[in-house]
Amino acid sequence: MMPYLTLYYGNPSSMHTFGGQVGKAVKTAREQVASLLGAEPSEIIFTSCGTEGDNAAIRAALTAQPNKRHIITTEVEHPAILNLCRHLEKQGYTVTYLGVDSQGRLDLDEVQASLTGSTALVTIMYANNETGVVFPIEQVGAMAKEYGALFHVDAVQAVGKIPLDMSSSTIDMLTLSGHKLHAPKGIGALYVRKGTRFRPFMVGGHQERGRRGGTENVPGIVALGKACELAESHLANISHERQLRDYLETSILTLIPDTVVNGSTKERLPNTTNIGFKYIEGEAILLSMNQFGICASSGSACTSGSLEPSHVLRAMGLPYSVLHGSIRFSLSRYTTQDEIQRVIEVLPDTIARLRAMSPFSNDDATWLQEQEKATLAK
Ligand SMILES: Cc1ncc(COP(=O)(O)O)c(C=O)c1O
Ligand code: FES
Repeated sequence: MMPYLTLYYGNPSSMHTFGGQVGKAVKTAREQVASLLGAEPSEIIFTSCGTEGDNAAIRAALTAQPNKRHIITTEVEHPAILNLCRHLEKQGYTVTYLGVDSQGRLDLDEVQASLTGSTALVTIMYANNETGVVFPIEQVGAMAKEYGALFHVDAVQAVGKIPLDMSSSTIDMLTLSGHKLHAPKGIGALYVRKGTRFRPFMVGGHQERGRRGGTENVPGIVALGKACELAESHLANISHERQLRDYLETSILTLIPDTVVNGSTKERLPNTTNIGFKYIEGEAILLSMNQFGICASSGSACTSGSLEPSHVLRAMGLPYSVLHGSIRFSLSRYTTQDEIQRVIEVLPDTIARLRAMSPFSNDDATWLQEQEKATLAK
C-alpha cells in the first residue's frame, strides 16, 4: 500500500492516466478479494469496515423488501448486528434472537421454526468472535431460501481462516473486515451475490457501481487485496495456527486446575481459544499477562473495559465463576512456538497468584451463588 500513500495519490474516478493507474490497482484488489471468496469481482463492494458492511447488508435487505418486517439473528452476534437489530425493533421490525446451547451452538430446529413468509432477512455470523464457534451456515441458508428470505453472513472472523466459496453457497451477502486478516483497520468489503436487489447504504456518487458512494480508500483497498491474496495462499497451511492453538489449550488445561474451554471444540476456527479460569476476573489475568508482553482479550474489543460479562458467554448459560474469568487467545500465521511457550511458562504462576488473592476458591461460596442467581435472572 505504501506507493498509494505517497506516489500514486490520484483519484481512481479521474479520466487522466494519473488517476487511471490507481483505478487499475483497485481493480486488481477487487479480483484478489473475489478470488478468496470464490466470487466474481463485480460482486465485491469495498466498505470502510465490518460494521459498515453489516449495516449496508441489513439495510439493503430491508429496503428491497418493504412488506417483510421480520429479521432472524442470534444472541451472540457482534454489536454491529445486535445493536442495529435493537434499533430496528424500535422502528417497528420484529427480530427473533436465536439462542445457543452451552457449547455455543445453534439449534437448526429453532431456525426452521422461526422462519415465516414475512421474514425479510436471516443474518448470522459465520464464526463467533469470542469463542471461534462456527455455525452451520449452509444449512441455515437452505432454510432461509425455502422461505424466500435473504441470507446475510457476518464472516469477519472466518475469512482467511476457513475456505469459502460463494459460487456454491446459499449466502446472498457476506461481510468481511480488513484488520482480521492482516490488512489495516478501516477497510472492509461486502460481497453481494449477482442479482440480489441492493440499495446503497452510503448514498452519494457513482463509486462502486453506485452501490457505495464516496471516494475510495485506495491504499486500504490495495492492502486488503494483497492481504486476501496472502490469506488465500496461506489457507493450505492453516494447520500451523491449529497446532499451536491446540498445544496452548491442552497445556493450560493440564497445567492449571479449574480451567475449561468455552464453546464447542469441534466446530471451531483454527486460531481461537476461549478459556475460563474459575474464581478470578478475566481483566486481572489480562493486566498481569500484559506485564509480560502477552496480548489477549476478554469479551470483544468493543465491549471490553465495561466489566460487563460477555453477552456471548452469557447466552451460553455458563456459571458465574466462568463468565467472569474467561479470556480469549487469538493466534495468527505469525504466531510462533516460542511465543506460545512463553505464555505456558508464565500463566500458571499468574493464575495461582491471582487465585491466592481471590475470596472464592470453589462454587459453594454463598456470595458466588447469589451472584450466579442474579446473573441468571437478568
Ligand atoms: C464478528 C465481527 N463482526 C463485525 C466486526 C466489526 O468489524 P469492524 O471493527 O471492522 O467494524 C467485528 C470486529 O471485531 C467482528 O469480530
Ligand atoms: S469486537 Fe473486535 S473490535 Fe469490536
